[in-house]
Amino acid sequence: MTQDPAASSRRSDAPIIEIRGLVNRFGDQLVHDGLDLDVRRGEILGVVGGSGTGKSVLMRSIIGLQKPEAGEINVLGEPMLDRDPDDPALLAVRKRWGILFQSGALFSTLTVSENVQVPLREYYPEMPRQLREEIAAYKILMTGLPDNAGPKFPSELSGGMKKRAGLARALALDPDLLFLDEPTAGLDPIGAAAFDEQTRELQQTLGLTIFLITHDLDTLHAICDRVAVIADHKVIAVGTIDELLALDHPWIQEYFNGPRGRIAHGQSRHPGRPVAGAPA
Ligand SMILES: Nc1ncnc2c1ncn2[C@@H]1O[C@H](COP(=O)(O)OP(=O)(O)OP(=O)(O)O)[C@@H](O)[C@H]1O
Repeated sequence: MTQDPAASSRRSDAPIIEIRGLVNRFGDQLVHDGLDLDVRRGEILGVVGGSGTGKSVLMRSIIGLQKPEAGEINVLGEPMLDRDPDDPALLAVRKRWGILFQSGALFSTLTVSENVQVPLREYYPEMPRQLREEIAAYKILMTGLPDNAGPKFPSELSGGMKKRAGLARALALDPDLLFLDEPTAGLDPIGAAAFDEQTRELQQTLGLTIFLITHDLDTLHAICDRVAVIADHKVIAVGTIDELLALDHPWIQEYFNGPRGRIAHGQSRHPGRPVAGAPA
């Protein structure tokens, strides 16, 4: 019996992101060559790989900022490639995700509150200003920023506060799915641990699925349910850190079992809380 692939991807247990056979190339440089990946609903999936292995290009392909040479990407059951960008079905999917870019990507001429309102203005232009401001104030508080942060400009914020402001903007539309590109890069260890904590708390209270690119071993141990490893132009393994540690791949062993990996494994930044994804 033949099955309707669209119907199967709409099942509630279907992956929220499905990627098959992804190929990305810049001139002669092959970045992805037949990359497959599933992101499960409700998980925090960490994406790791050496510098330049194509983590950001992968994220950009999923969110439509990079046109792959070949492959299929489904998000929330909707095929994302080779579509009319103004297709209402695509627009509906875009409304259900939020993105925190590596740099925070805040507009420097807008206040924090105005930055958070950008997606609301874009997708709900008819929304009354007062409601927009109230939603922005709520999102700002949700991310742990003080309530006087709204009128501040990005230049008046610390690195950690900028990340939180970017997170507040990513949450503006009440997304199901969050993309975080190196959220703790540039933060001191205490700030990074606090950001991880906030991310986990938001994920649990809001039921988010999170696609998280990181080099931060502590973040992987503290909050990721599974980790996908990119090497050799593909996702070479996906699993809990313990499952990855059981694999014999040299990069995986060096990364997770090297001196820094062993320290992160032995002492999570979050003592007292079980390592996500590890057996109880
Ligand atoms: N627009 C582009 N034009 C040409 N080459 C690009 C472009 N975007 C990315 N690349 C190249 O693709 C490769 C993968 O880049 P990407 O930014 O995805 O790496 P990454 O795994 O995220 O690296 P890092 O961990 O250092 O952030 C790199 O060699 C990069 O130079």
